[in-house]
Amino acid sequence: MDRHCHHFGGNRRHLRAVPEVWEAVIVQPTLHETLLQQEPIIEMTRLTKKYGEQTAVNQLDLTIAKGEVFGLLGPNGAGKTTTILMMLGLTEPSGGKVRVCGLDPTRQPLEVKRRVGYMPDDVGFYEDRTALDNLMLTARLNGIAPGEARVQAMELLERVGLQHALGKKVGAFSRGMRQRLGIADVLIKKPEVIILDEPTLGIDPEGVRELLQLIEQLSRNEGLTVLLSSHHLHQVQQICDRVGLFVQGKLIASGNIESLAKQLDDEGKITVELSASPWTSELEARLAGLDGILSYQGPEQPFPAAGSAQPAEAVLVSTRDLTSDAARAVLESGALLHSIRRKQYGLDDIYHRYFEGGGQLGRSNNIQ
Ligand SMILES: Nc1ncnc2c1ncn2[C@@H]1O[C@H](COP(=O)(O)OP(=O)(O)OP(=O)(O)O)[C@@H](O)[C@H]1O
Repeated sequence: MDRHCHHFGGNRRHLRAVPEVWEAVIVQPTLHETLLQQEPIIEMTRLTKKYGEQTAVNQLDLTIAKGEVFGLLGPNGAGKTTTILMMLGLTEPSGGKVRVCGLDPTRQPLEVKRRVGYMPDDVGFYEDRTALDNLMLTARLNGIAPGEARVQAMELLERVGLQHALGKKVGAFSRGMRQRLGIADVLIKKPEVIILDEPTLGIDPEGVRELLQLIEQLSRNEGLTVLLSSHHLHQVQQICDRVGLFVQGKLIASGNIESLAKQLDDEGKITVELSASPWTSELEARLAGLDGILSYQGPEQPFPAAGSAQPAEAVLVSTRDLTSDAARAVLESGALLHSIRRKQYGLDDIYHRYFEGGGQLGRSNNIQ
């Protein structure tokens, strides 16, 4: 394998005849794509943690790539924090293996600590000291010389948008400001991985948006690997490359939103929603009679009067995508098509399906 295969992964297939020197120019992927094709940075194999009789983390297999933003999602007590603690070497696994940056956190906890920044859900600061003082203190604790510590602290405060508050006592900070300072605090030792436990907890929507943007930028621009645990589906959906769904110590599914949604589709049912006018018996008959239709739900009769601009709506379910057939049926019946779309599953649907549906999917049949 030549050295380009490593970086360009699948793209290389199409480029066999291209001189090496041009490859980088032609298929230059975004930094982020490149990073995601690189080596794994966190690897867990059958990782298990028991507290007495209780299994907090149960045979977890999960690999996270360098530069990835990964969301650990799950209800209270699912095992997210225990998993994080094992990655940091703060609690010892009962079984299985975990490697972080190629290191064993149980045996090399200090090495791991140097390379991984951890922000717990409630970061502790010296409340009566300024933001700058707090950061400089962390820098000093990480062996950075005083002059350099000041420069780095100032730079980081600017990067997290707190330059205006550097002289303010942390006790007077809002929750959002504290979280930003928390991120600066983990970045000061220039980690390869940052782990954030519920970073957006208790922050107002605008603050959440800004904080997520900051986290995303860190990953996209600097290749930082980010692991964040959250209950907030919509937030996770915005910035994570992949999410892992935890239930009762087990990872019941992982992937990007599209692939999780596809697993829902793969259950064999695709829903198409449409609206059209005027609604007629002929249109209804055409839609309800489409090849492969499993269920048809249309407007109540009597339909809006012919000539009425008021559109009526229908929902079609099938094992195949009926979007184009349904569109044709509407037009052939002489009606106007107002809208048509294949229903896209969001993280909410996925979450409810996996967590509240009690394991309807094949992969989740191991929930106890
Ligand atoms: N030190 C401990 N001793 C005994 N049991 C524990 C300990 N820490 C965690 N547990 C149990 O292990 C399970 C997993 O807990 P964990 O804190 O990892 O879940 P979580 O997904 O992080 O939940 P949350 O979102 O509430 O933080 C829970 O049932 C919890 O009660």
